[in-house]
Amino acid sequence: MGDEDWEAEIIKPHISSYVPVFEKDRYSSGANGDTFNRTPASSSEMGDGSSRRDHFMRSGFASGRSLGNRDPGESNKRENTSTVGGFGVGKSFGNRGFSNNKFEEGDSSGFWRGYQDGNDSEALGSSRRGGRGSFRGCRGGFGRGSPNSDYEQDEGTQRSGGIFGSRRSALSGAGNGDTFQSRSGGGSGRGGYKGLNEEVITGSGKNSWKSEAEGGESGDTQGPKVTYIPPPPPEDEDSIFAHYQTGINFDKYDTILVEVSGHDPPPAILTFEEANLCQTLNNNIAKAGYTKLTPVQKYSIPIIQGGRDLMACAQTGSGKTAAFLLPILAHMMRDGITASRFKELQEPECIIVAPTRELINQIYLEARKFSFGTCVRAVVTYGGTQLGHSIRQIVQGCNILCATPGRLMDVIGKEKIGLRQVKYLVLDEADRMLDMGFGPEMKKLISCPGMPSKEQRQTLMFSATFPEEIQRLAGEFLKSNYLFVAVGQVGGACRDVQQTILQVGQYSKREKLVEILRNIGDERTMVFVETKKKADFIATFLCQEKISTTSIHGDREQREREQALGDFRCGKCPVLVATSVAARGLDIENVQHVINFDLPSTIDEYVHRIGRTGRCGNTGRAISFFDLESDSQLAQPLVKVLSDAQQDVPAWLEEIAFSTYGPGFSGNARGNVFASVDTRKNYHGKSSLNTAGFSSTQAPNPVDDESWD
Ligand SMILES: Nc1ncnc2c1ncn2[C@@H]1O[C@H](COP(=O)(O)OP(=O)(O)OP(=O)(O)O)[C@@H](O)[C@H]1O
Repeated sequence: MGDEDWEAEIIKPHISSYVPVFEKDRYSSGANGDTFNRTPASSSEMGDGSSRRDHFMRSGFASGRSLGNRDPGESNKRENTSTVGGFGVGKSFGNRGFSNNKFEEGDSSGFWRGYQDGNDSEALGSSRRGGRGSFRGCRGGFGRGSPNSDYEQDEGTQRSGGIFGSRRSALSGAGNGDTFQSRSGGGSGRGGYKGLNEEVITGSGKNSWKSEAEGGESGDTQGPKVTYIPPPPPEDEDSIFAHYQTGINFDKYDTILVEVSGHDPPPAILTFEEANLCQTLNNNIAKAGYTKLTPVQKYSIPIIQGGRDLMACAQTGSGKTAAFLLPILAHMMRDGITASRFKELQEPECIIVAPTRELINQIYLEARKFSFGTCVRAVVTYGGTQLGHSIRQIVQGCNILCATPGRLMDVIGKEKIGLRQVKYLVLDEADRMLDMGFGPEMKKLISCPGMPSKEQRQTLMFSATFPEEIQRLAGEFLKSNYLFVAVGQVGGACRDVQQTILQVGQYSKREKLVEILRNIGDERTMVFVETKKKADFIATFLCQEKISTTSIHGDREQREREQALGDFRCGKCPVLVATSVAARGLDIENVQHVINFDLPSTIDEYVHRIGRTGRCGNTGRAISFFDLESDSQLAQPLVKVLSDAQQDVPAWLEEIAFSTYGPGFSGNARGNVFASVDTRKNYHGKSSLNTAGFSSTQAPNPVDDESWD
């Protein structure tokens, strides 16, 4: 197959209407079938659906030779002959890559090689459209608003009004085509705004995951109607407070060194009682199974309660969400904040942003849990869902708005959200929110009319990784005397994850993966790959190997993504193949293994990915395939992450690390190193202490802060 053929394939819209072998057809009987207008007769849906299926059949399973040799009319023929949701059923591909439910290695390797030959770029930007992706789609609420709302219509047709009418053009740059960088591209293509109601995307070399973050609409005029309304989350108390157990290493958190820098930090607290929270909140905390604070909570809660801005860095799975939610809610409850229904303009006291739909929804569920039984109301909104639905939720009362950036700007633009009352602005995964993908959107947010200045609001940033340059950018958002809390090594991996790096070449990866998964059995495993296309390919391959698998990535429909995560969570599909869209923040019980089928381009990304296991004191395992041909640039930071986390470092990896860059290499490529401390070098005072918590050293006068800005 020539590259051109492959390219011709790859730019086709919609590649991933993929339902694994062991899943039922969900299109016809989705949980939310009554609200999801997947009308087969609709030209956009039908056309899209058929081309996706066609495309998938061509690209995912066909031999290299056959790719790209179809005439466009074939998609219709195939639509007529293949059942919706039939992907992964071997028979569907009998005359392509599959025969009688078997994967034809010979043919597929042709494809595989073509795929690997520099053509696995996700250069799909221009052809993407909306309506994709969300986890569970759980929405809370006090019921639905009027179904006759103006906002029932396609989000794509609602763009003209509002104060951000020109947002897209301002941000779209050269369009989306340059935002999906090939793994081998190594470019620094700056992304544009991805499209309607979606987060900003960008690409930087192999770091094409940025485009994955939302998988969304392709523009005002191109995208089909976004009608998806996710089912509301369960309202019963047991479901709201469902949680998993802390692990055997939970108490070891106390031994981690914590460094607080900045002027005059308040002392850490040691217990929930010391936080002096109101009774309802304490009850909710108890019902959530929390009995003991994690280190990031011990330090962050009093800092936030003290009205200080905060940048907090703590390892994956160590309770950062509650670290910001609890003090914010405590404050709101103490002030007697009450949601006010049916106000056309809602003015939340707190805005929380996160980079992916799944993550923001998870944060919302946590906020709903901790505010249970109070008058404080949290609402979530994110792209790929019907804007009208979001607005109906918002107008019923909104004290805490959890949103992805693109959708947040939309609801502000629609003048449904006013910013004047904002006391708290929280950036979860803050390094991601400030990088060149989301940074412009965040800057817009803080300059929106009505948004209190940084002096007037409290800005809180949390992540497990904080590259130095991002810390510097953060200064624009934070008061100069913000505090920096570092729990353990900034950007370090969670020590409860046992990390293994295996040298595996491209062409041996699938075999190795199957071998590992067969040994693992039914234990929940996330398999990370670099591209959306490969996610589908590997997921289907595993299904053919009778390993029950599903997949999540930015090109899957939102309904499909929800279904995939649901099936993974409940164990129905114990293997989830994912792109980096699932790398950050997701807190899924019992994920015992993470496999990096492809290593990511940055070490930060690696840290987040493996952090999907080993959470909250539980142990986990991460196995990464290191391909000498493509992963050498990661050798040195990997060695550092492994040794910092007290993991075995393979001799061969050490050798590569030092032969590639030499011992003096300090790694100044973006993401290849992580900051070890607060980058405000002017601080002389710092504290290093363990989380049993004793007072920290005084920092110098905050005036010193100005000099690093
Ligand atoms: N004090 C606590 N006691 C018991 N469980 C806790 C406590 N704090 C948090 N948890 C639980 O630990 C899990 C991980 O928390 P959370 O998702 O907030 O981690 P995180 O630090 O934000 O991780 P990531 O960096 O991956 O986003 C969640 O299931 C949460 O409910």
